[in-house]
Amino acid sequence: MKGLYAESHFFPISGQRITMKDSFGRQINYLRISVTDRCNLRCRYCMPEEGIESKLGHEGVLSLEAFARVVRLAAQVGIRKVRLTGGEPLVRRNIPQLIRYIADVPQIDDIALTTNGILFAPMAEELKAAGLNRVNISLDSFKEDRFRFITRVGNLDQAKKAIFKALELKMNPVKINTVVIRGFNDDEILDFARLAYDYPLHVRFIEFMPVGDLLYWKKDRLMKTDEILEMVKKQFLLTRFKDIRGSGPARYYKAEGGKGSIGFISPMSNHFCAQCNRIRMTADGMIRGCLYDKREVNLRPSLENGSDEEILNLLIETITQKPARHMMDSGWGAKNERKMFQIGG
Ligand SMILES: Nc1nc2c(ncn2[C@@H]2O[C@H](COP(=O)(O)OP(=O)(O)OP(=O)(O)O)[C@@H](O)[C@H]2O)c(=O)[nH]1
Ligand SMILES: C[S@@+](CC[C@H](N)C(=O)[O-])C[C@H]1O[C@@H](n2cnc3c(N)ncnc32)[C@H](O)[C@@H]1O
Ligand code: SF4
Ligand code: SF4
Repeated sequence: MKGLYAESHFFPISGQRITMKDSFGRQINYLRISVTDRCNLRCRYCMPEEGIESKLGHEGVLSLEAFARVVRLAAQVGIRKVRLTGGEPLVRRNIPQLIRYIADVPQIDDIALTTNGILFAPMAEELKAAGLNRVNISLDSFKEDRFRFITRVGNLDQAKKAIFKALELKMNPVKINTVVIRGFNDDEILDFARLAYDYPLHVRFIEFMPVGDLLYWKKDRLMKTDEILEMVKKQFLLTRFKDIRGSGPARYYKAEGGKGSIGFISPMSNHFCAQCNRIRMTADGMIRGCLYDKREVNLRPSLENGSDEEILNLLIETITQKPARHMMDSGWGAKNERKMFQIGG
């Protein structure tokens, strides 16, 4: 096995800051945790209308303490940033407690959340007090009827309130995730760009990926970054912009005179796998080296009965097995049974 410590029984003491590289030399410092596979929305590209028959009852989902243990150990092999996602992370009971646990891990510098925003505003103060540094809010349309169409059940006002609450609490940078879907919201691209001009918001246009069930994905619904960028450039004078907190895959631009920035996440046209810095964990305790790769390592038995050292070895195994890149062009594949709401995006 390649990778730091892989053949050694030495592990750093708690609090020590070490770094870890995968077998392609990429430094892995970012853990995304899907804390639940449940959600209060039913986005057409992510979940079936009837929702999911969650196979994860109370016994199936890891406890907050088990997640916290993984974070503490992952921090010992170089993880510095944790993002809570889902499903919808805010439907998981007592999520502020998990944030408090993570905030207690000395090596973690950044605790972030990806949410649809529906439940965010009323919980925001508590989340911030618990140690949440920032939030990315997903929003695909500003039109009430379209928002309802794409989410099937969502209330646009609640999502908007989330955005302004995050700004009010200065949970900066506040980022908006917008999946661009041709024929659905491509005529709102300039409205979203305008939002980033008028407010200190960082709007990220995401290429629609063929992942999960492919419930709504079609080749001709994909709009690539170059086309979106050309559209935005006709209206705004853009310059490349790097100074933004986060270590995700977006490339940012600033519009002259604008308060926020415009970002592009381009997994389809210009994949960022060579700079990949992350691993993922599912609500049932599987660790994945890649969003797209079906290989998973089961942490659960070791979390139930194993030692810290055993868990550290499994984390290292995941990191060293990370693939060089995704293979989206060759299809999701029948054997890759995970859906986006299970992996967490
Ligand atoms: N293909 C691919 N897509 C990703 C990856 N990470 C995030 N995304 C997609 O990018 C979008 C935004 O992700 P977020 O959850 O907001 O996280 P982030 O962009 O890493 O966060 P920041 O650190 O704030 O930049 C989501 O639609 C994800 O599915 C990745 O590793 N691979
Ligand atoms: C799976 S959701 C989980 C967190 C939360 N429920 C939310 O919607 O923000 C995470 C992100 O993945 C994005 N996403 C889901 N399916 C996608 C797809 N097929 N292509 C691109 N992004 C996708 C969503 O828009 C969202 O921004
Ligand atoms: S994208 Fe997020 S909000 Fe929409 S169904 Fe999936 S998990 Fe829920
Ligand atoms: S697709 Fe896989 S390798 Fe590429 S950036 Fe995402 S997680 Fe990393």
